[in-house]
Amino acid sequence: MNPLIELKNITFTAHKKTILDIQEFQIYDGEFLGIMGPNGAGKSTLLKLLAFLDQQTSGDILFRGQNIPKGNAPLDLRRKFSIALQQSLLLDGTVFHNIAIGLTLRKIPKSVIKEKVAHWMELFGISHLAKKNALYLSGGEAQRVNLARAMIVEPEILFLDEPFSALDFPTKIKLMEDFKGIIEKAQTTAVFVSHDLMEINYLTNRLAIIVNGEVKQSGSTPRILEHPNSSTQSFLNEWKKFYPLAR
Ligand SMILES: Nc1ncnc2c1ncn2[C@@H]1O[C@H](COP(=O)(O)OP(=O)(O)OP(=O)(O)O)[C@@H](O)[C@H]1O
Repeated sequence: MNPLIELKNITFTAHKKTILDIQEFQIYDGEFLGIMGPNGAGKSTLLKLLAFLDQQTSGDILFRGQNIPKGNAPLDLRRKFSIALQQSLLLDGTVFHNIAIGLTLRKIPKSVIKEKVAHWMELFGISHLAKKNALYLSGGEAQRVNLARAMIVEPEILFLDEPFSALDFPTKIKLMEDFKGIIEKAQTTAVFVSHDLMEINYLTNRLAIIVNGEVKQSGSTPRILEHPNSSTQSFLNEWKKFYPLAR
């Protein structure tokens, strides 16, 4: 299988401290990749490098086999990506306007935008909110708008940095269920940073565990959770004490 994104000998250094040091890492078409690890391990930094939102100190990042010059990812490449963060960062305007924004920026005709926004609002169960100001939504509603806004541009990769972590349990479960169905149908490649083993176990099919800026283990999610290696077991076993590994 050819990788969509490939990292080769990547380091990221800040204030003389090495935050990431990754010799080889790949993201494959159609996978739902989880990135997990302790606080400060470098997960969000890795996500930012993969999405070309920040630049590596050294090493190469390839997109579909093509080396992307450091700090120079072209706009048409960055537009293949979407990102959804824990804070939904919605704009002061209607839900419709917020979801439409990526298409508006791409100068898509208004009639098409209307149709697509209606479609994605329906998928995320938020059609009734179309005219509501996005700043006055509940956390769960805001995250649905955030994810619909990210998905409407039909990204080649969707990057997710803890989008569910601030939600109460029932809201989280319902959104994750809906989201899983949506993303599986769309067959979008996703990279998902999370602290939460339940979220990772439910959503992802491959998992990378980062500790101290290094990928200490990667592979199929169930396999890693069942067989942590000597570098990841102390982190994963703490989680497993509290979370039964049933899908
Ligand atoms: N630009 C930067 N300048 C200085 N330090 C940075 C920079 N970016 C990240 N760091 C540091 O690098 C380390 C890794 O940060 P990062 O946010 O990637 O970790 P994380 O695994 O996502 O953490 P958390 O689980 O707490 O969100 C932290 O110690 C952070 O303070």
